[in-house]
Amino acid sequence: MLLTSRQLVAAIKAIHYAYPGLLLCYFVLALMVTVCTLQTQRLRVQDQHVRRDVILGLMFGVTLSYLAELIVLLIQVIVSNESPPEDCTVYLIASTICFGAQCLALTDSKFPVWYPYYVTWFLGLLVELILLVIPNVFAPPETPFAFTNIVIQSIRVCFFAILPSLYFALRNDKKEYDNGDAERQSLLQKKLSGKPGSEDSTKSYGGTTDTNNQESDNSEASDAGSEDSWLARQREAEDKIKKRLEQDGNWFTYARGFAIFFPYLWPVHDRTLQFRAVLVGFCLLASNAFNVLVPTQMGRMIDSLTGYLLEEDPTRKPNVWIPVAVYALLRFVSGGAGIGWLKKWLWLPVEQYSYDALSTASHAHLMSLSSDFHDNKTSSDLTQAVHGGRSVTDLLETVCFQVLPMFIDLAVAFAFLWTLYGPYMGLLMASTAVTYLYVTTKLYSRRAAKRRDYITIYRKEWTIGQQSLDGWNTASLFNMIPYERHRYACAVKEHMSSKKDYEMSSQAIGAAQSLILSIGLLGALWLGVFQVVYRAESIGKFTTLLIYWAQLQSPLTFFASMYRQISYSLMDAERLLELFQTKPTVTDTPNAKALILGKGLVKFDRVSFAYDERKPTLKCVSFEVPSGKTVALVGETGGGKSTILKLIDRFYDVKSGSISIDGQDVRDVTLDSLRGKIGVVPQDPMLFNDSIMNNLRYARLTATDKEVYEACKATAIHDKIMSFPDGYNSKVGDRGVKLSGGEKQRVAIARAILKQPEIILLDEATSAVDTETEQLIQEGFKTLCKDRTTFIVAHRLSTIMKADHIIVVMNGEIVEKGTHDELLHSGGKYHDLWSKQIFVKPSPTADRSRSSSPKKRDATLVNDLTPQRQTKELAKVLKTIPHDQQPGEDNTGKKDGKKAECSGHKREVSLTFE
Ligand SMILES: Nc1ncnc2c1ncn2[C@@H]1O[C@H](COP(=O)(O)OP(=O)(O)OP(=O)(O)O)[C@@H](O)[C@H]1O
Repeated sequence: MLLTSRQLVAAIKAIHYAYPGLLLCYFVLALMVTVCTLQTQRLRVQDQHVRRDVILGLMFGVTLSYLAELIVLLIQVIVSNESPPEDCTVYLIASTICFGAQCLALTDSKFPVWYPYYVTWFLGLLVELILLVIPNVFAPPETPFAFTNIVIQSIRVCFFAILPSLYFALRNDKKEYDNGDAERQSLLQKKLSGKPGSEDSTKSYGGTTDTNNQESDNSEASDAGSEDSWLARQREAEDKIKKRLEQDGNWFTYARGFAIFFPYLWPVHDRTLQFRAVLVGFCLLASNAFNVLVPTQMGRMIDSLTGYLLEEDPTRKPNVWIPVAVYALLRFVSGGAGIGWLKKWLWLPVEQYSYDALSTASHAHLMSLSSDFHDNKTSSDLTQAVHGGRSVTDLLETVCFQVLPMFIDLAVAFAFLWTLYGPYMGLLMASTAVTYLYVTTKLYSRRAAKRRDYITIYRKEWTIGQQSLDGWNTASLFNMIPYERHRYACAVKEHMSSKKDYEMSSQAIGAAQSLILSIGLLGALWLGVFQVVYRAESIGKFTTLLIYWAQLQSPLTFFASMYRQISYSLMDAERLLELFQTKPTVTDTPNAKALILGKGLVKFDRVSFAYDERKPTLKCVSFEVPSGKTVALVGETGGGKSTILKLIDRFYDVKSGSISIDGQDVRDVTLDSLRGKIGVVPQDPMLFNDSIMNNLRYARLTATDKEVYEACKATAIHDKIMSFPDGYNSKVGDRGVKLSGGEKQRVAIARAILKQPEIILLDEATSAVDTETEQLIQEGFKTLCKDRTTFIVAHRLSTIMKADHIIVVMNGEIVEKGTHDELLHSGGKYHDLWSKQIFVKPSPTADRSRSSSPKKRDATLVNDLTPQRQTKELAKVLKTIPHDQQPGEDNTGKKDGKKAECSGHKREVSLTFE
């Protein structure tokens, strides 16, 4: 005989203790690996015909068999009045938990990865065969209980044998992947789950209540169009995470993508901060230790008190003060004034380092990105991306200070309870924690749709309320106040109803969590009382249990909020990552030199450019502007005039051809030197929400007050500013809203004058000022533009005429160039535009329409000539026109009498040419 019966019993005992634990550990680890490496996607091909339902049934049978054996054991204990063998009970309870967990995991995954399961089946088959055969051979069964156990064990062995055979029989590597697979469809609902048919509040402005005609496609499109911006951003971030996850193939590589943040999160160059971070790690471990020490000391204190009361001999009475003092000390050290404070004190500089490093880096990066990036982002997107830094540090803190300590606490609790109160208590605690975490995760994911609905509807109510208040004027004009009231009332009702649903589901989750914790506590109390009453354990030990158990609830309840917190932080981190990975398209070349400006000769050589590859904006544009001359760009709206200016300033790089200044390609000089020499007045200038003085000084921070005043006088705004109550200290409001369009433009021109640039780009710089003011500004321009190469995009005849050269831009091409007189005589497009302007009767509304924003004006040329000048110009034009097409006769030969009318007017003409 190889084994003695004692050795055999010891071996069986070891199997009883080790088997379920090992099985569970393997299963959990393997499952984690499959989830993290996204194997579900890849292995599904070969597993698509495996009958998950049948396998689930068999595994459920296995779980029931352990439970049945446990029940039989309990009956046996009750009948025989003997205490149950501990190893056997542990084996049965732990196995039930282990296979129960597998059943739950299988129920949850529609397309599981099977190897975590079938390895446990093989192991189960082996161990169960050993447990069935060897003990029964050495000690043949005698009692009915033993026979029942053999039957149950045999059934279980059969299940274990069928499970892998079934799986491998159904598995087929040759089958093709089914593309119609439901799981390949988008995880995110296409449609926002707004309540169909919910009253008027869901309608957009101008919508009708008639839903019969609406095609489902249309409604989907409109739903997508009206998707709340916040939810849309969430969805985009989720999509990005999903996409990157699929590209990377697993969570580990995905997480490695965030390595870019490492130098910002970890103080790589600061040893003191690193040391502090390491000490924080020790503090966390100490906190975990205190979580055990404090309740244990409480138990000792109670025991010393009970000992003191029970001990009759005064000389042998225990000292009750020492345990109390130790307890008080432990409470102090473990509390907010002890380790909590120390942890915060140590961590704060590290935290500030990361916030500082991430925020400044993301802001600097954003500022370094080019126009193409900034054109496509809203300001809220940008601000959010910068503040993503906060989320990344939050994410790190959540993981390091909450998630990891929580798992350490749970592991310590399991070991602590097992050693102090026996395996049942450890298993009870583990099953309570696992059930709690599982149920919470499930219920939260089920509630996610309700939450999304609730947020959508809540924000819809807010938007409707806001829009109706903003649009009060329009609503009053159209007598729609009752309609708006009704619309808002419906939105509030809808909000309340969805809030009720959402809150009830939150309550249900809270109730389920509290039920699980209460049941766990009940079990712990029962076991504790049992030990005190039947095993003569001390009251102190029972107290320790009570306190420790209560303490365990807080990491568990924290878990509920952790998931959402982490997923939000992850989304922000994803946005920040995207930002960091975006590279500027316009940068200095490695050999870039500073621009050396001579006289400022600007040359466009076959320049082509497109904002969008599909639609060319400039096509082979070539021209040369001699040094110190002024060139006016005219032409139809959207023709590409402003784009030409943006290319000179290198807001974008040309797609082909080149732009040079004094023979130096703008791409070969440093951006800094280029932009330092160019002064721009854009179409719609932006002012900072600061004083006028600070806005003006933005061009040259060292400018004196006198220089600022001179610049403002040159643009005829000085007196106006002085008439404001706070003069130059008046705040201009957000983006300069407190100034009129004309005032804003004049401040912007003064700002450009103050910069004293060598090359000047004026993009409709005076479009929003009246004719008289424009005349005054022109005087200012004389000083600004004298001997400087100047580009002017303008619509006013007077401005264009003063230019040395005129370039006519149509549909991204230069159709004509030359001086005013040359172009008039050539009889081309410029002549056409010009003659139409001169002959047309002024529109009485021209003045009014022009005085608003430059964007609202839709004229190619604006006639602002004085009557005398106009008569002179008219004479010039008439010379170039054949007699039969002269004004007084239109093209069809009819007399229209415009000639007589046009010479006498002084007002401007607003007209769009076909
Ligand atoms: N940032 C941008 N992204 C994409 N397309 C743009 C961008 N800016 C301008 N465009 C497009 O490029 C074309 C030329 O625009 P540009 O502003 O140069 O015209 P413009 O001649 O200055 O017109 P206007 O006289 O109305 O200011 C237009 O069709 C416009 O829609």
